[in-house]
Parts: sequence; structure tokens; C-alpha cells
Amino acid sequence: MLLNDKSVIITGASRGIGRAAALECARQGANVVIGYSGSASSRPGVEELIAEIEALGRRACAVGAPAGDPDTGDKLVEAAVEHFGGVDVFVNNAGICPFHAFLDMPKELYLETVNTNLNGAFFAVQAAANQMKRQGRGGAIIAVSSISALVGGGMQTHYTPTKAGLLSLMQSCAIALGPYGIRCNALLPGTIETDINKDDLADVEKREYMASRTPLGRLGRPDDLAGPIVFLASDMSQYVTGASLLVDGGMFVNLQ
Ligand SMILES: NC(=O)C1=CN([C@@H]2O[C@H](COP(=O)(O)OP(=O)(O)OC[C@H]3O[C@@H](n4cnc5c(N)ncnc54)[C@H](O)[C@@H]3O)[C@@H](O)[C@H]2O)C=CC1
Ligand SMILES: C[C@H](O)[C@@H]1OC(=O)[C@H](O)[C@@H]1O
Repeated sequence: MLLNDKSVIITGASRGIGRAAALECARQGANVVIGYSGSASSRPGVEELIAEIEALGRRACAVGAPAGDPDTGDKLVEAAVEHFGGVDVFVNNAGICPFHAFLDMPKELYLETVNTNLNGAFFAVQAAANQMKRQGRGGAIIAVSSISALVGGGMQTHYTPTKAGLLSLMQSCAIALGPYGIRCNALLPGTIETDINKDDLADVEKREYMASRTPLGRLGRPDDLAGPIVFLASDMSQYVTGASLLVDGGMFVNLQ
């Protein structure tokens, strides 16, 4: 097992990519702190995930706190220390992408997107890194960025800068935290079918167009990201830091 007895925190783990990552980490021997928004509607999914992780013989606990709150990282770390004795891996995955045109972008929507996707991530990464430094045994930090860190989206002008920001955060943190043996990497998913783009991809023409741009011939599934996250979390990538890993079925390189 690649993550035997490791303590892993994953934000936004109630569904989608975060959920798939939580389950794969548990299959690989980790105990998992499930970060979720705290909304009552997320709770049944969280309970089910805890049960699935326990059925795998691992432990899990949940912390309901909004990703955009600068104190949420501290709460996640406290839970990991209390329940599992520390933090070995921190996966910053929570995010939103409410599609909207640029010219009439509401200020509140812009600020909510940047707070949830980037500002909260900064403080959560800082909290996890300080705990890892105190422990003195290194660690792995992974930010779920996006192919959108590298390319634009006309209805995503509030979103793509947050994903570029996460990529940049991992690059700078790789330098700041390398001396403590803490590796920092960015994962860049392509188009993965989850709740975040359910409405957008309900447009059959758009869905088929996005799939047709993908050399591997299909859109991604949450499970497609689980293996790459475990790789970046584990000692299999012990000399990998400051890197970005595109997991997009080849969409980015498909010019013609
Ligand atoms: N699905 C896709 O095509 C892609 C997704 N991503 C990124 O992957 C990450 C996960 O997204 P998906 O699994 O696709 O979507 P999703 O909508 O299924 O999952 C998002 C998760 O973030 C949580 N979340 C949202 N707002 C939150 C808040 N304020 N506080 C705490 N948790 C909050 C949700 O509860 C959920 O668990 C996001 O950061 C997204 O930007 C990146 C590239 C492509
Ligand atoms: C939500 C979008 O479908 C998704 O988010 C991303 O980061 C990708 O670029 C996709 O556009």
C-alpha cells in the first residue's frame, strides 16, 4: 500500500474528485479527514463516505467548514492531529465554478469564487505546512488546480485566475517548504464530469464538442484523478516538487 497509516486531509471531499481521492487514499492505507462545506445537504454524502472508508478498514472524520474561511485550515489540521496524530498529506480540492459572462460579473460572485478557490487555499496550505514543519518528517501538499490554469474560458474569467493562482502557489511553496522536506505539486484536471459542470455539460452539443477535443475519446471521471493524487501524495514521487501534472486525456495538447 502506498499510503500506509498516513494521515490525509482532503477539502471538498463530500463528492466528485475529492470523494474519489478520499476513497483511493483509504484503499492505499490512509486515514482521512474529510473537509466539506458544512451544509446540511452535504452531510448524508459525508456519512456515506465515512462508512465506505471504515469498511475498507481505515478511519475517517469530517470537518464542516467553508473553504473560503481563513480559519478552516486550522480546524482541519486540529482534527487530523486529534484523530490521527498529525498531517502527512494535504489535498486542497474544494472549489466552485459558477459560469458567468465577464462584462456583467457580479462583484459578489467574483469575490466568492476567489475566496473559496484561492484565498482559503492559501491559509489552509499554510496551516498544513506549519503542522508538517512541527512534526519534522516532511509531507506532501497537492493543490487541485486545472487545465484552466493554462488556458482561458470566456465564462470563467473569475475562475481561471484562481486556478493559475493555485499552480503558482504550489510553485512558490515548493521553494519555501523544500527545506522541510515538504513537497508541493499541482494537479491539473481537464474536463471531468462532476456536479461542478453538470449544467454546462447538459448542453449535448457542448458535451460532445469537449469530448471530441480529447484524444483519449471521452471526458474524465473522478476516478481518473485518484491515482495521480495518490502518486503525488506517496513516496513514489519523493523527488517531485513544484511540478504540475495534467490529467486531461490529452485535451491540452490537441491543437490539430
Ligand atoms: N470537474 C472538472 O472538470 C474540473 C474540476 N476541477 C477542480 O476540481 C475540484 C473539485 O471539483 P469537482 O469534484 O469537479 O466538483 P464538485 O462540485 O463535485 O466538488 C466540489 C467540492 O468542493 C466543495 N465545496 C464547494 N464550495 C465549498 C466551500 N465553500 N467550502 C467547502 N467546500 C466546498 C463541494 O462541497 C464539493 O465537495 C475543484 O477545485 C474544481 O475547480 C479542475 C479542473 C476540472
Ligand atoms: C467546471 C468546468 O467544466 C471545468 O473546470 C475546469 O477547471 C475545467 O477547465 C473545466 O472547464
